[in-house]
Amino acid sequence: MKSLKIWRRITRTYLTRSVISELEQRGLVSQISQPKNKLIESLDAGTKIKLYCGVDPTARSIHLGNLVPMMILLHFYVRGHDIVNIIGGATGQVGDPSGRTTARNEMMQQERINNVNNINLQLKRFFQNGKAYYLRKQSDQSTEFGTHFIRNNLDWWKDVKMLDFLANYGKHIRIQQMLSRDSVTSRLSATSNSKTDGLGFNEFTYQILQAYDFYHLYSKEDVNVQVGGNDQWGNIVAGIDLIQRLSSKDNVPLAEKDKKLGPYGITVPLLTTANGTKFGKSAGNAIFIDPKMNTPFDLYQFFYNTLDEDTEKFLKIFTLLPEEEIKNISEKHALNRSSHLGQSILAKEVTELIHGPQEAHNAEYVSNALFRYTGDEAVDGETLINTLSHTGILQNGLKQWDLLEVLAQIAKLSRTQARKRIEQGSVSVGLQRGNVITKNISSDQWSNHLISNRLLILRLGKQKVYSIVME
Ligand SMILES: Nc1ncnc2c1ncn2[C@@H]1O[C@H](COP(=O)(O)OP(=O)(O)OP(=O)(O)O)[C@@H](O)[C@H]1O
Ligand SMILES: N[C@@H](Cc1ccc(O)cc1)C(=O)O
Repeated sequence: MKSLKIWRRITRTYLTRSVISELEQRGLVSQISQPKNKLIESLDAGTKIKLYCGVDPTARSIHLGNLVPMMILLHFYVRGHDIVNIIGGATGQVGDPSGRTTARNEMMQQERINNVNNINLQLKRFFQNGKAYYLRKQSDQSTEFGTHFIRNNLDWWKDVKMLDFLANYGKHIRIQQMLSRDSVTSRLSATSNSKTDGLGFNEFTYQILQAYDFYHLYSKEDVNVQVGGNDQWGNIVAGIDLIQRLSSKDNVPLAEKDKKLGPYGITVPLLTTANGTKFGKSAGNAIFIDPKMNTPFDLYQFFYNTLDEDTEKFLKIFTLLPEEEIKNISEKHALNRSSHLGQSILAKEVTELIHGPQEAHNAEYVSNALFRYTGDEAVDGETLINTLSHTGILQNGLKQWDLLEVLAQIAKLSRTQARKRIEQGSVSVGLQRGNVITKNISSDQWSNHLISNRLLILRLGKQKVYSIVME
């Protein structure tokens, strides 16, 4: 209750601070294109702008890395600015070489269409949940949000004819600039060291597609700013160049001609793992927001296991908690790191933001019961079974099995391996950790080990925990 009051008081500071300073303070900004001051002045003067961020449908789901630029959009959205998500139905057919050392595998058209539809729903849900999350945390219910639009760039690309495009736009695109982009130079130099088989023409021209998207959105939908990960800087600048060239071809200065701000680019730093690799699909280490791919419980656990040194950084990036509140949490956390205070708040907030309060509550409840039970807390067995079932981690077993059979069926060990693990003392049962089992449990002995006479919590070594309903 107390923390809610602090939140409400602090949201006033959150909203009065310039949005760009807020984003910078959160570590969400890597680069902003020039003239940056003009952008800041306009925003401070109350100008409402429209921002966009694109994502290619190269997987069924967006992931935590993609959410970093989306968080920038969310900060603008809750302050009344309009936001647009582009799903790259067209660009996804070509394949962005940015940040990649090799070309992408081809994808079947139907799979791409399914991905577009899935990502569409996810983005809609993310900003709806973001709005609800924000409203739950602050008292001023009269907040004016912007509008959220979703577009598929295939809608305009499908009608573009190659000859028309070359004649109308080709002459405004400079090959020298295209060749100088990082995404191109890095692949070309890797090729000359014969590390890859080169850069396809499709990949080389990708930047033109993204540049034209920005031009299209700028001229037809009044979008002023493109947001993306740092690896998108070259593509974003390509768009700014194209807009400027096309606007100045009649010698009319951009601002006077269009009476609008922009075009601008803002990039976020790339979120990396502890060893410095980008979080993403290509690196194969993505945490997806589709609950069928990574459940809310997985997401909660992922953030709960954040390193101490990353916790404050992630609180700033992935939550809307105000700076003062984050500072408070970090100070308390530093006094007793083993309490995992920072990680628990981080895990709960992000799960709530992405999946809603009920899922966040369930994930926290299950995580507390399975990993932080001290023996003092009252745990209602049926509630636990229900919540475990909602988090999708409850498995089914049979009371007629003995422990060796449970280990065989659930942990996929052979009976010999299972016996060995018991002898080694690495099998324990029950909520309390360390309740080590030293010999097989026969089928008539289960009643001493089950919660509510049907839930078995089984631990194997330090990492693995299974929850099984024994019927
Ligand atoms: N780890 C990350 N940190 C910050 N931004 C990211 C991260 N991963 C992706 N993004 C950004 O999300 C947006 C959409 O990215 P995209 O659809 O290419 O996903 P991706 O995971 O980068 O794909 P891939 O790994 O296949 O290149 C881009 O602006 C991209 O820069
Ligand atoms: N190139 C971006 C996705 C994107 C697609 C179209 C755009 O207009 C903008 C961005 C990426 O791969 O991450």
